[in-house]
Amino acid sequence: MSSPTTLFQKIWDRHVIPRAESTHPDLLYVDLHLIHEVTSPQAFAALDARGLRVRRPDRTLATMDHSTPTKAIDSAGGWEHVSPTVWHQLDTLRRNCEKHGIELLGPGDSRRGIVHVIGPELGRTLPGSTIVCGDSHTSTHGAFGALAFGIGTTEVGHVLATQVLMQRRPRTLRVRFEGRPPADTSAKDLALFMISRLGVEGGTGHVIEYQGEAVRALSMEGRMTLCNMSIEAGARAGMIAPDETTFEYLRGRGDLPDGDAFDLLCEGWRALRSDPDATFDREITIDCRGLRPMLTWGVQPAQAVAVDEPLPALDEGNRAAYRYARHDPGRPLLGSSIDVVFVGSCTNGRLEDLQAAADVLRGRRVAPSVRMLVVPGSEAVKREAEARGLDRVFRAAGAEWREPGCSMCIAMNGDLVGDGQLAVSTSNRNFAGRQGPGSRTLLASPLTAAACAIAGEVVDPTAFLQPETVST
Ligand SMILES: CC(C)[C@H](C(=O)O)[C@@H](O)C(=O)O
Ligand code: SF4
Repeated sequence: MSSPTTLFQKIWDRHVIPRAESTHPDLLYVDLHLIHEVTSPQAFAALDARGLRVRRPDRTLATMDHSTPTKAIDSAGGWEHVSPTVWHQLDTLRRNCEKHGIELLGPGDSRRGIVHVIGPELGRTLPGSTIVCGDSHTSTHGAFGALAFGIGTTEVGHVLATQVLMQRRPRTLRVRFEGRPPADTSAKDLALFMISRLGVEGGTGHVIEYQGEAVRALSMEGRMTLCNMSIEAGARAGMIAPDETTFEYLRGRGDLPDGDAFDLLCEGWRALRSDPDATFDREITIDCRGLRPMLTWGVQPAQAVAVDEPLPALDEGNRAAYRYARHDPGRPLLGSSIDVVFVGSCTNGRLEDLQAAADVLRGRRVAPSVRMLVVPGSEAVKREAEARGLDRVFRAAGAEWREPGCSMCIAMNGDLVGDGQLAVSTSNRNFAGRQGPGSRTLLASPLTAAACAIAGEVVDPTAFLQPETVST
């Protein structure tokens, strides 16, 4: 009998290209290569310089997301009003895709969106596959039981030219989330709590597999949020074994077959799980029963506390973070007044996230001192949210409802938090100046973000849950 293997090993072994000499690193076949406007231009230029063609345009999919404006597109259906630099970046991607026959979801395309939101939506992110992108949050796709990770621009060039990638085999880390988390918490809180325990380098060199009752209970949206944040613990990737929740999400999407043919696919996907006796290089278990809504206070995602928990005492390790973040050591964040609330990004810009924020905002108003921006992760999310009337809830509450894109998560598209302002943001990074020069960020869940928007300060969102949102 063959020895027990982890989900990661199964996928890795199926994608390693056999070679006569067994010198490492391995050569890994890439099933899907996602590209966007920021990290692809130099890679295409390298191809051009050597007169190479893209090896598998049919396994490459491009979108525009990072630098695209989120104000309504102009009457011509384009983005002609963007700055010359942004226009050049977008136009370069358009020309590269045209030249190499790569499908591009550009301005006006009803399937466009943030690269990590569209892959799953279009049924391109599949269990058991290998997915890469010149973007660190590619780990998001691991929610489907795919091995998905970010690569550098040089590697983007390698994959474009060869469809394979040289990779050292990472180690494995199992994170078990035991018990059911409370109704005022979500996948974002699980992720922030885990990172606060692991540290921003705790997962370095590892692929995390998430297991446990709380993970099985998550929707695909929640699983994507959790896998998305894996990289913020330093991990190479995060993954979750596919199950009926995964299959139901995928049914009917994109070019996937239906009926018996789809069931047959699912049968194969059911084998994608770690064997019960498989060993991981490391393991941790997190009890979710006492989980509280989490917020970051510093300049790393690991600097996170429960909403009512006192911040850590000042020490050498956090002095720089305190100098930038300007919070009081030893006191909770509760009551800190905020200026901006951002709901969106590849972490929390999907329908379930917007629904959670809307459920809190329905019939209420955003505090007059707060600017709130709600940005759907894709055109599809925008359509579905509007079909549910969520845009009207946001607008009635005084929030801005925008076009899809990375928006305030990265502040390279015109949406930014002002100098010195404090934002509660559903994105994934809180580095100094991440959301704009001098901006300060508190990362949180959509529920917490919406509650803070109403209060104009950091609040415990529990009191803001409307009756219909309390799950039993
Ligand atoms: C632009 C890209 C290289 C970057 C990443 O890789 O993560 C961005 O998406 C981010 O979130 O900072
Ligand atoms: S939403 Fe933010 S984290 Fe996600 S891909 Fe865009 S910039 Fe990166």
